[in-house]
Formats: sequence, structure tokens, C-alpha cells
Amino acid sequence: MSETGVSTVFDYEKDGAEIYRQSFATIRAEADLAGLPADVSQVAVRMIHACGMVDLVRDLAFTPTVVARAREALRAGAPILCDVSMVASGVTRKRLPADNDVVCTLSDPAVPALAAELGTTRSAAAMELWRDRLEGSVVAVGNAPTSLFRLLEMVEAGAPHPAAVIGVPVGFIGAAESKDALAAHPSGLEHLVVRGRRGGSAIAAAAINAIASEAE
Ligand SMILES: C/C1=C2N=C(/C=C3N=C(/C(C)=C4\N[C@@](C)([C@@H]5N=C1[C@](C)(CCC(=O)O)[C@H]5CC(=O)O)[C@@](C)(CC(=O)O)[C@@H]4CCC(=O)O)[C@@](C)(CC(=O)O)[C@@H]\3CCC(=O)O)C(C)(C)[C@@H]/2CCC(=O)O
Repeated sequence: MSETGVSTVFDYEKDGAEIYRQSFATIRAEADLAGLPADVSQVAVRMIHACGMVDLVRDLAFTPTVVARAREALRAGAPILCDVSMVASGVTRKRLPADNDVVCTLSDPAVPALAAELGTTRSAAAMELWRDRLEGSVVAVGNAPTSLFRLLEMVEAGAPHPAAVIGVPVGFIGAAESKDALAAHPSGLEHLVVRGRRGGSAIAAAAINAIASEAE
């Protein structure tokens, strides 16, 4: 209601399916997706959709088979291991092809003491509780650079390899470096990253949702 007591009439789209249709059409018109493999392009569209930045494409780095490997893993029932609950919450369960577990161990009661013992963040310490589920999993890191660094340290120390890593932590301290480290890692982990400071939980969840949507 305005000050004059007259309600304002806004003209805006109210059909959810139409909003999505227009949104994806806008992304496909404005983003330079031409250099991407078709399956990575489909995932990139949803990542852009989650953040509104069509130039995100220029910062993508990936192994050519990352989406195929992640889809195979999900079809085979692999768990999705998330660094923070915001990522886990964003995964649309009904898209998952095998009722896959979506795991975030950050709020496990053991984590604060483990973090103190290891002298690291809770996000990184929480990864220790993934160890027995890492083999063939799909990892989604959307927030914490220390989680991604810790994953690489664990792999170097002999931990099982995940099938694919979506590495999109955001921020100013360690985010760019952790993603560069994943992309260059000698273990050759299948990965999809957004280089630089950009990233975030919503982008990580959107990438998983895009991967899952074609996996059934
Ligand atoms: C340094 C940290 C960063 N957090 C960022 C951005 C956001 N974090 C949010 C929230 C709610 C959470 N962040 C924690 C993961 C918390 N964040 C950190 C840590 C201190 C260290 C992580 C790291 O550097 O690798 C981390 C705590 C820890 O000991 O691990 C969180 C657990 C804190 C908490 O509430 O206890 C929590 C995650 C909760 C969950 O979902 O499970 C924000 C919403 C910020 C806010 O609350 O204002 C936001 C979300 C961003 C996103 O898209 O996910 C950064 C910027 C990523 C930053 C790391 C890099 C930097 O440059 O500082």
C-alpha cells in the first residue's frame, strides 16, 4: 500500500516454470558457453542461474569427464559429501537418481574437539568423518577453502579418491588458492571449479542439482 492508500500494481512474472524458462534462455543468450562440452555447459547454466553472473564461464576449470563420472557415481548410489549444511540443504532430493545420501558432518558433536586437536577449522576437521565414505563419492565444497585443502591433504596421505569434486569455495582467504591446488593436483581428481574468489554454497548445490537432473 502506498502513502496515498492506493495499492501499487506490479507487473511481474508469477509462473515458476516460465521464470525458469526465461532465465535459462537469458543465460544461454548472454553466456559464452561455446567452448564447453555439452554436459559441462548444462551444469554451467545452472551455476550461473544460482549467482546471476554470466561471465562465470571464463573462470571455470574442469576435467573433461567430470560430469560423466559424477553422474555415473550418483546412478551407482554414491553419497554426496558437502562441506557445509547450506550446500546439503540446497540439493534437491527428488532429483537424485538413487535416493543418494547427502552428508554434512560439520555439526557432528565430535567436530569442535577434533578441530582444536588438529589446530584447524571445524570445516576442515569435519572432513575426517568422511573418510570411510570418500571412495567413489561426489564431493561438493561451496564454502570453506580449508575443507578443499584438507581433502587434498587426505588424498595425499592415502585416503580413498572421490569420483568427482565440485570445488567452488568462495572468499578472499584461501578460496582461489584451494581451487588452483585442486585443479593442479597430481592425483588427477575429476573436478569442476570456479577459479578465483567467486563461488558459494548456492553455486555448489546448483552444480549438484544439474548433474543429478540428467543422471536418472
Ligand atoms: C572463514 C569462513 C568463511 N565463511 C565464508 C562465508 C560464509 N559463511 C557463512 C556461514 C554461515 C558459515 N561459515 C562457516 C563454514 C565458517 N566460515 C568460515 C570458517 C570460519 C572457516 C572456513 C574456512 O576458512 O575454510 C567456518 C567455521 C569453521 O570453523 O569451519 C560456518 C560453519 C560458521 C558457523 O556458522 O558456525 C557456517 C556454515 C554453516 C553451514 O551451512 O553448515 C555465511 C552465510 C556467512 C555469514 O554467516 O555471514 C557465508 C556463506 C557463503 C556461502 O555461499 O557458503 C567465507 C567467505 C567463505 C569464508 C572463507 C574465506 C574467506 O575469505 O574468509
